[in-house]
Amino acid sequence: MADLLTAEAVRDELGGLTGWSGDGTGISRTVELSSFPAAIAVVDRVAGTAEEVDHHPDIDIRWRTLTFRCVTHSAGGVTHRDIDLARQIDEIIRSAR
Ligand SMILES: C[C@H](O)[C@H](O)[C@H]1CNC2=NC(N)=NC(=O)C2=N1
Repeated sequence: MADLLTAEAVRDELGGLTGWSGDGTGISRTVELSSFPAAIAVVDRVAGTAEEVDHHPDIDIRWRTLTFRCVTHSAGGVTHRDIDLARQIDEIIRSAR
């Protein structure tokens, strides 16, 4: 199982991401896309990535606003797998805009 990051380590890692906040219990990013279909297309791409890496974000969909939350449920907190997934979500969002 992946090692839990301390709250301080999470804070350091957030500096390398775009628009994420959080602490040792989870990290999240809210983003508004141009339309509902555009938002769902992002969700679909994130779903593909999540399956590939076998690590899955919690996703909240409100019209065209998405909130992604990454936490390693089996570890009970944030691990490098969450940071890596957040980075991939950032890349998907960047290429969708
Ligand atoms: C068997 C499989 O690896 C586990 O169920 C995975 C799947 N995706 C997961 N995703 C997240 N975010 N946390 C987990 O603990 C987790 N566990």
